[in-house]
Amino acid sequence: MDSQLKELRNGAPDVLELKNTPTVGGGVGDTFGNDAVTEEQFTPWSRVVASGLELLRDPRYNKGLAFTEEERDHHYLRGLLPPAIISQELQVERILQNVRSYENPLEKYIALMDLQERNERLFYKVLIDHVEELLPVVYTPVVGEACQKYGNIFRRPHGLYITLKDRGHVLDLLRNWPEKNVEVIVVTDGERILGLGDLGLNGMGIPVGKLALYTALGGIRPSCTLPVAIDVGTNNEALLANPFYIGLRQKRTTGKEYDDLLDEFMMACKQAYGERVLVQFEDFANHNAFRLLLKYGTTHLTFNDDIQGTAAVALAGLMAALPIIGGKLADHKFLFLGAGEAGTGIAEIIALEISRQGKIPVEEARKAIHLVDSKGLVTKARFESLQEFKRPWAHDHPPAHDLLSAVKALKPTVLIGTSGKGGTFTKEVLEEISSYQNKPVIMALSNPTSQSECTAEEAYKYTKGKCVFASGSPFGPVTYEGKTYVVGQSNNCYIFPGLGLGCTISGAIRVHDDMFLAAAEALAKQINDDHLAKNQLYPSFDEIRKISAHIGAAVAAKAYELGLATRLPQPKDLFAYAKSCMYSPSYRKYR
Ligand SMILES: NC(=O)C1=CN([C@@H]2O[C@H](COP(=O)(O)OP(=O)(O)OC[C@H]3O[C@@H](n4cnc5c(N)ncnc54)[C@H](OP(=O)(O)O)[C@@H]3O)[C@@H](O)[C@H]2O)C=CC1
Ligand SMILES: CC(=O)C(=O)O
Ligand SMILES: [Mg+2]
Repeated sequence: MDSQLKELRNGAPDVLELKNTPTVGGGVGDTFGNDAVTEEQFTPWSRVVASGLELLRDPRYNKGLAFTEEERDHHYLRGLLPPAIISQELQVERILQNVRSYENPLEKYIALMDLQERNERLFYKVLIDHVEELLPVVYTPVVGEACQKYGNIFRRPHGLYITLKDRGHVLDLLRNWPEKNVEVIVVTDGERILGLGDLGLNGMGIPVGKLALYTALGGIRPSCTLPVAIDVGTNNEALLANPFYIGLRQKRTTGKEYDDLLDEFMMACKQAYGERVLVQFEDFANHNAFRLLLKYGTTHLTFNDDIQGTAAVALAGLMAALPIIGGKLADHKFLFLGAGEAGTGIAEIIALEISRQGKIPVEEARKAIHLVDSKGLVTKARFESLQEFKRPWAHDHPPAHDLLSAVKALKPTVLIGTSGKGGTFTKEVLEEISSYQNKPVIMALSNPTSQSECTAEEAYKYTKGKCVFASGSPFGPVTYEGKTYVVGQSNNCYIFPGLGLGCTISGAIRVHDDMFLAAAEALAKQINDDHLAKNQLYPSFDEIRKISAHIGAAVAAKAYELGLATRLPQPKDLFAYAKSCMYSPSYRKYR
């Protein structure tokens, strides 16, 4: 692979030549391997960006008080800054002090979003260096509250807004986006934001948050990311009545009008950014999510994070749990509360893995997996009325009208919550499962924290310390009868940044199910005896960039193996290569 391209990708070289002419910059040097840009155009290492006040106002290049004396001279900054020179490290400390001083989590979120708008490298340095502390602010749970109040806290637009009114002009909208070398898009239509329901255009907070993680956790350059919210209306009456709501004031459109807009968008993505732009579908309602995945999975580089990313992260946790709970996956019985995107997505990857390991048909493997939805246990008797994606799980079994009766009847060893309904793993359910199972796995995956099926403390308390617990939103450690357990966060954010990295470094043209299996295996391998001693099924986020590089390497290797990679030749050491391609947020020196 070309080292100059690699350097461009991770933001090197350290010395960047800024022209003194106060023009706002084209992004020639910001791409990586884009066919439209020749190598010659990359050299010499110079970019044309603003100087003076415009430089300070450009979040991509602004360094605040970190500009050196020389830079202040050369770039017309004299008088525009106070005399103190503060290093990036000290700036990080200052930001942290400020963020920590806010008691209200939403204020912390606003402060970080403001920073992203003001000084992008500082934002990413703060986030990367303090990921464990700040992830809950830019991501679940606080991003959930931010979405609920998005209009009320609105300051500046983030991302690209595409509405029903833009039909026929979607490509023009993409062309209005200032970056031309987009590699990863996260798109939502806002209909199922976390477990908070239809939040309409307020859902933009999710693509913005997810893409911040693509950069911070997965090393994708910020300029190569594009958050998109598609506005087809909302059925959320409270939002429609809210004067500060930012979206169209109409009920959701469905049918042909909806499909045409989505079609136009998907086509425009390819036209604007080429075959290799990765489009991640996020927080669509399940009546659209599955069919859109089916429709575009074979024509675009795309995946559904809630179905597939979640599946991979849950499988990784289960693989990691086996040394504690004993046996192979095939020796366990799985029960889900929630038979939607996350539930059936996880169920299917478990079945695929059991089928692969045991060399048995996937239909056979599915028999150990049962799901409960809002109407009770999914059974054969309900087959005709079931949505397509639930049908593979309609087993021949007597009805069970609620979770407790299903647990009593089926005696699962693994209980997974993907219902979006908080408090549904009740004391009775948890006591029941621990009455016959010595080490039950309890995964309460619904987000945000308010929707978690139970808290970590409840899980350990009601199972009398027997369970192995993981959750979708973060919980602190729990001490039960003198033993402290660390709660792993079973969240797709362990997977998608590395998956994106793997796709971009290999130039993948399709996302294949086997890439998720590879990602899950790579993640599970990060768990060691120290983690297991604390029931910790997922590694600490402090190690996430290294983990993302491992996942990226595994995904890229799979892409090469399947003939889906287009960046040739394949690098010899994919892990080293993935690491070397990751964006670094350190300031560069300006000549
Ligand atoms: N940890 C992670 O990484 C992820 C977590 N999630 C979380 O999972 C949750 C669900 O998401 P998703 O699967 O996409 O949503 P869906 O809407 O696709 O599925 C929700 C499922 O839960 C069922 N359900 C709802 N209420 C109840 C209830 N009271 N009792 C039993 N079942 C119920 C629904 O039943 P019915 O079909 O009958 O309506 C449906 O089957 C959300 O909170 C989301 O935040 C999602 C993705 C990733
Ligand atoms: C994590 C995630 O994608 C969700 O809760 O929807
Ligand atoms: Mg989601």
